[in-house]
Amino acid sequence: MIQIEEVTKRYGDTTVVNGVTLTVAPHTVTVIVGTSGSGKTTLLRMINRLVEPTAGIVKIDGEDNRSIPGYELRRRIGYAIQGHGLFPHRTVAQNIATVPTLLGWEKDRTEAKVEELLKLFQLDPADFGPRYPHELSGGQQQRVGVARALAAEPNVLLMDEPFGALDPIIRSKAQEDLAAIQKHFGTTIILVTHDMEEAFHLADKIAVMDKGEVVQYATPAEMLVKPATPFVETLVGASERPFRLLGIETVGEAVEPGSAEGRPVPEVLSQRDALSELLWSGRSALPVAAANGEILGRVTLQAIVKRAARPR
Ligand SMILES: Nc1ncnc2c1ncn2[C@@H]1O[C@H](COP(=O)(O)OP(=O)(O)OP(=O)(O)O)[C@@H](O)[C@H]1O
Repeated sequence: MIQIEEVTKRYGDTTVVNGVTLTVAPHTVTVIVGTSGSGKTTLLRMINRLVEPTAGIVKIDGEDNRSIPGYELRRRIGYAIQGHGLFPHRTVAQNIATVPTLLGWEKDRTEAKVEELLKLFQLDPADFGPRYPHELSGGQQQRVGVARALAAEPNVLLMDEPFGALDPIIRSKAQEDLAAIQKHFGTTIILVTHDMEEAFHLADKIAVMDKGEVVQYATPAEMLVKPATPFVETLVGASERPFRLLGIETVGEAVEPGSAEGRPVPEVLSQRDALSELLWSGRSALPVAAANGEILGRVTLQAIVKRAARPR
């Protein structure tokens, strides 16, 4: 668990983070969004003490982060940034091994971890391990950056615009990978982005920052239904609201008894994608299947339209 308590950061007379309090539950994804210069990066970097707060406390699993030694903070908290920050003169394997090496892990343990992570990120260890960062595509570099941040098996992963430099297709793949990896390791993730689509896709909770303050900290659904301020309402995009609402729910949650024509859709598909399929194929219902292929029922256009309406 991460507890940020009344944290403030000032540079001279300028307050860039102003009395922020928020608690991040273990094994969840929290996404920080907000305007440029609103203090997102500063808040993130106060968690792993790359920036020292002027006032307030950050606790990691109940412990004041100022009382945790530097090497221990590096082990417990991974950090991945836009542009990946890979060391250009070190191979991919050496890059991923950075923190384990600093921590004095046995060579065999480090090598096994590097191999496990490369495989997990779908990079063949024999092929990619010996390469240098400039011999990788942007998407591959990004994966190595996240693998490096995860190498010492941190409980917490801080990510600052990790997918900012990727094109939309690779970006959406990278988001899927991250969601899968978060499930695999149960890591608590705090991610900064300016992309609301990404925020709604990944977040268990979203923190909206404006002028150094957190103006709302809520689940995506709460934020859509009850934006705390006009600024939040603008940020979530009034015209996008029904689609975002459908985007965070699955077809499995809207399934009803009955049959429908055509190829079934998986129950994990978002209702938004189901709506798109219904409109595109001109059908009024789709069969819904479980992962094992069993038909669970159908999802209808009518049911989805109802779910897209403002909850009352
Ligand atoms: N070391 C520093 N010295 C002085 N001012 C700083 C320093 N670091 C950040 N700031 C200022 O603090 C404010 C918040 O910066 P921060 O990087 O946290 O914002 P952000 O919300 O992450 O912005 P962006 O979305 O543009 O990355 C900005 O006005 C920035 O200029």
